Amino acid sequence: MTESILEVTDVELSFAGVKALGGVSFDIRGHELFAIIGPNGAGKTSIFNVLSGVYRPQVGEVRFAGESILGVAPHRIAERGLARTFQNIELFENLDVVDNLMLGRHHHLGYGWPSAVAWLGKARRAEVANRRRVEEIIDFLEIESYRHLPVGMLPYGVQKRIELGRALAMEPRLLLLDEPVAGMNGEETEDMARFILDIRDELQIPMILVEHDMGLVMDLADRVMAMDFGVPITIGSPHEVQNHPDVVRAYLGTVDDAATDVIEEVSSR
Ligand SMILES: Nc1ncnc2c1ncn2[C@@H]1O[C@H](COP(=O)(O)OP(=O)(O)OP(=O)(O)O)[C@@H](O)[C@H]1O
Repeated sequence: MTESILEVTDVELSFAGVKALGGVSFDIRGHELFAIIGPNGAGKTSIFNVLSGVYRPQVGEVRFAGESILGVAPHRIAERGLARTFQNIELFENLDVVDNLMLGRHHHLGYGWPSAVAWLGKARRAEVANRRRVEEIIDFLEIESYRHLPVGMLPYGVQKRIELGRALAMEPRLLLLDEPVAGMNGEETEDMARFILDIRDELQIPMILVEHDMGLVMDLADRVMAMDFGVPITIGSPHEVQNHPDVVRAYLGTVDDAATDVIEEVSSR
């Protein structure tokens, strides 16, 4: 059996006595799409911050590609192949699409992140292979028509796609998607869903998805981990999780009416 790209074991994380994560364990199998759901404050973002090295848990272990990443700096974890997209778009608004994607190649260029910006001109001319990879991603995400436009000018849904492209440009071994369809209209959401499936099935990159759009999670995910108060309630197939009584209770027990409505709707399908 091949080893898991990611193994999280008994992770606990507290902030000044407030427990954000209270014993989280899961692993990522093959190139699965693994979703993390839970009401507001359940600990989803804290898990992403632990995985990407922003927070160091007080207890537990996180192994990525067979090695512990506890205490490893975020940019080093990224270099090892863990890429992340953010809830709020974090792109260079004044640079065009091609340059933003080239910046995703920075560690392949051998420069640090700030110097990558300074060296962009040189990198663009000198690094044919990097350029070719960026062009492949532009094709894959169907953003050819925007390639030379500053990303700040582009519609929100396209910017989210470019942020995804920048993460892909890093050639990740694991991709973390933080609310990839938040704020999108129906058409943009459908496009994004299609690209996420293509990343799994064609590029075979495993992903962890944090998303409040329960319909999307249940349609796309291979496995789902439902969290509440920093603790996993259950891990299983979308069908198992949405019918789990404690999951329904976790949502019904909050004031998060939107999520409640959605999970009820999905459960009754
Ligand atoms: N930097 C921090 N300092 C103090 N408390 C924090 C910090 N980060 C997270 N927490 C706390 O940890 C708990 C989990 O928060 P987290 O943001 O991980 O939840 P979440 O599931 O991502 O919520 P949401 O769906 O609202 O984004 C919350 O009680 C939160 O207040």
